[in-house]
Amino acid sequence: MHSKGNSCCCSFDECKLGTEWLLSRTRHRPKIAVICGSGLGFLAESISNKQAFRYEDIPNFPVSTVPGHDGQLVFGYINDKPCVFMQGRFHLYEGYSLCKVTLPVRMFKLMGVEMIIVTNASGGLCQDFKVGDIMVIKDHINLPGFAGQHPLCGPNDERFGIRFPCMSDAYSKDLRKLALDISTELGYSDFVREGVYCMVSGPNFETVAEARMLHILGSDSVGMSTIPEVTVAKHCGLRVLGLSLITNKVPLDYSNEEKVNHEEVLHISKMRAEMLQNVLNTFIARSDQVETINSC
Ligand SMILES: O=P(O)(O)O[C@@H]1C[C@H](O)[C@@H](CO)O1
Ligand SMILES: Nc1nc2[nH]cnc2c(=O)[nH]1
Repeated sequence: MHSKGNSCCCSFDECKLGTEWLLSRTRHRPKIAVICGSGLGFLAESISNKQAFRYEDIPNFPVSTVPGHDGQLVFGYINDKPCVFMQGRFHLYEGYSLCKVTLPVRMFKLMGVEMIIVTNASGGLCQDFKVGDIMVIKDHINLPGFAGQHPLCGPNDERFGIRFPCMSDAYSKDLRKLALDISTELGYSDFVREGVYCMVSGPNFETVAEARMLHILGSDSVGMSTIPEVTVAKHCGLRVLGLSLITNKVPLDYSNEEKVNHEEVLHISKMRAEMLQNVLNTFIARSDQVETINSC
């Protein structure tokens, strides 16, 4: 499909090859996919009837290179819901094209997945946010996309979706409401919020001036992932829920001596494990309460 010198590595046929390889080796037929962010691979721990595949064994699949991203695809059930979890995601800063970063999402689509839950670790820009808060993603700012780093650039394959997809409802309202209702029922409303996530390419964390700019632009948190996956998911008609764990506060003034680092990000992810898992598992168990199909 991708021609004219566009070196796309993730054609429909390549996605199909990986999908068929998986489907011929598992009886699982997931309807929900979960992408685990940095240090959040534990989210797959409560799956029953597990069957796992290492990324390096799956045709055309990228491999994880970042600490805190295990590198396996785990099939199984949460309650009675068939799911697939990515224990480890891919990032632009690892050197992957956004086409490769998002290839698993298209494979999920081809295997019959209908809903995707993306999780990540991010830095809080909103002054009300505290470390350990869980942000239900309401909307996003695709900063790399503004500069042409966009997973849908290049010839469009209509078998996945339309040329000009709508993104104003990328994060389904009904799914967000369900996640927020569940958080209230679990007694978590003090630390579960909604907000706007902004992606930068990384791998460095923000300068103070950059953080101020992102905040002024309307970002509540900043990270280095998620938006390409969400964009491709919306393009191919998947419903999306995004959960972002605020692992650090991003310094917005020069007097702040705190220095963010990846170890801290992984540490906070571990600390909030139980709560995040409760929200996620309850959400999956009740996901059939929401029938709305996302469309513009
Ligand atoms: O995969 P996510 O977005 O959760 O990872 C975040 C962003 C960087 O990869 C890393 C920085 O600590 O965590
Ligand atoms: N860009 C960015 N990504 C993060 N991931 C976790 N924390 C942060 C942060 O402060 N900035």
